[in-house]
Amino acid sequence: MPEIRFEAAEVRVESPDLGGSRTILQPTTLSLTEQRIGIIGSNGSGKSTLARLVNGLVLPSAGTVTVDGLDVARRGAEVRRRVGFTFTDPAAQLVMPTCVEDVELSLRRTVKDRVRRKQVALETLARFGLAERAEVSVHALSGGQRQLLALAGVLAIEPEVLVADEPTTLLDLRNTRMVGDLLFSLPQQLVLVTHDLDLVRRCDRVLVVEDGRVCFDGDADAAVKHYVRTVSEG
Ligand SMILES: Nc1ncnc2c1ncn2[C@@H]1O[C@H](COP(=O)(O)OP(=O)(O)OP(=O)(O)O)[C@@H](O)[C@H]1O
Repeated sequence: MPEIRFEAAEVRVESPDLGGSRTILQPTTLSLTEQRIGIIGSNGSGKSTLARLVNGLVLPSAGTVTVDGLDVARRGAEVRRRVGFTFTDPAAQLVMPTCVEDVELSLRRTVKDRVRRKQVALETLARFGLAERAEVSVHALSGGQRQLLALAGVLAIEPEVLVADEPTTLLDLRNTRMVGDLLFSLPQQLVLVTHDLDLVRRCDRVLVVEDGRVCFDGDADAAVKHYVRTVSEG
């Protein structure tokens, strides 16, 4: 698996209330090489910030983040070709009128020939059980199908790493299972931000984030216990 490396990576944002800046991720040093990495923690603790650093959607204010040695701040375009990102709300990334056009849009840089591009897009949709929806409007899809389409768009370009930020939060039980099974059947490295403690138990390594820092880093069962205990103790 690629190595995702945080070296004293810190994120500060401007805070007019404080008349200065506020640290939303304390200096963090990590080397992530496992296939499936989970991130859990309370609302506003810094999970998305940590995940967004991996593909340069957020840049460190100090320190560095690298993916297989590529610095996200200096070589963002190369990093983003290797690291796909899906948002909680698929509407944030579905922009084309039909499903097949949406996947074709993702492929515009990697497959230059238009006929071939459509063929690859259709093959990708078929892999995600959406073949019959190819020419359907994105708005006519169910929540689960939209989440699958967003994943299809990102995975079509075959990234080495998928960062999925709460991919099942908006889904019902059946779709949560379907998307969960898909994520855990991928050959790629997965960085999964989630509030679903059953899903995160399937990860090889889990980070618990609280108040802008990684307060636990270890195996999934121990991480869930740690998180539940912290919440219970208030
Ligand atoms: N660009 C920004 N400017 C100001 N504050 C920000 C910015 N991005 C994040 N924050 C703040 O940083 C903190 C951490 O945000 P983050 O989105 O990483 O949390 P999270 O753990 O993913 O939360 P949730 O579970 O609610 O999605 C929050 O208090 C948030 O309001």
